[in-house]
Amino acid sequence: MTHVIDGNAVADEIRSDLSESIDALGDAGVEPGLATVLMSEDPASETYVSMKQRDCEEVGIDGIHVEIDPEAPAEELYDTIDELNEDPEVHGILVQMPVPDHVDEREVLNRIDPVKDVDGFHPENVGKLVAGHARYKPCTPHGVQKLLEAADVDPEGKDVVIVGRSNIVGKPLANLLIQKTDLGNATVTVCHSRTNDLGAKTRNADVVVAACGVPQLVDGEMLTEGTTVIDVGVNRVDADTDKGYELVGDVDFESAKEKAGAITPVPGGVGPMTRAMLLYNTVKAAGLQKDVDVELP
Ligand SMILES: Nc1nc2c(c(=O)[nH]1)N[C@@H](CN(C=O)c1ccc(C(=O)N[C@@H](CCC(=O)O)C(=O)O)cc1)CN2
Repeated sequence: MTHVIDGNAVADEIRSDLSESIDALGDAGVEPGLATVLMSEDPASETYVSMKQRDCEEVGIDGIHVEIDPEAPAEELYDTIDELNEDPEVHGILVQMPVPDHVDEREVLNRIDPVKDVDGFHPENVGKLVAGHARYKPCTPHGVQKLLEAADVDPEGKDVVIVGRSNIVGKPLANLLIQKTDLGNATVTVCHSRTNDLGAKTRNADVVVAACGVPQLVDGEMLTEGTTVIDVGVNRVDADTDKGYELVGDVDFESAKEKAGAITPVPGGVGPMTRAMLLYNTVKAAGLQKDVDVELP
């Protein structure tokens, strides 16, 4: 029987453990604060940010939300980041991606104080991660590691194929999985749109992580019996539903489930874990900035 990995349940457990860390911070007089910044009218981005704010409320993190008109000059976003960097009540800053075309994404990432960069996207944090001593693991890759752990899939010695080479998921996940640490020690192949014969690569994998943003690209024909399949994609495709769309992953769930040993669904797989690990990084950030030792799940 294929194990359908319940990301909502794993995320719930992490949130519940984090509540204890937040209580411990409270005993030391610290209330963790997370600022989310949205400069977009993209409905998916709006949904993610409001879910992140709701998560903060649920666990006792002080959530601050800033919205910037997507037509406003880029300087408005840069100035907002400068102000949040200076605010002692804000321990974590997240600028929801993507930002509008007229905004320089690299300037945004470089501008966030690296100690408040709970996405782990600042070059200083990327460097630390690649060197093997991450300050903040990026939320989605960290969430993928936690899902593997929850499914009892130890990456050590396994062949992992990651489909997608983004800065947010593919590249940091590959780096985490090759490290000489728990939930690492894997042999990783990173595939992308120019990879020849993708199916030949995925059929050789023990673990396939689909993170390419192409709806249902990976199907059962591309998998070997027993493979662990982690689907990072959350794509809105037109459908005859109340909302006018349905969510599908980068994996064709029905055919992949026939072959997989374990598989994450969409929704309810990696997405909730991305949000849970953001809370984790915010708690870690508050501890680091206020010099309080916090136990993390
Ligand atoms: N600054 C950042 N921007 C973005 C990141 C990021 O890590 N940092 N990642 C992606 C997507 N993302 C985060 O914002 C994200 C994706 C999905 C979910 C989620 O909870 N999905 C739910 C379904 C939600 C729905 O109903 O639409 C699920 O899969 O069950 C949360 C966050 C983009 N930008």
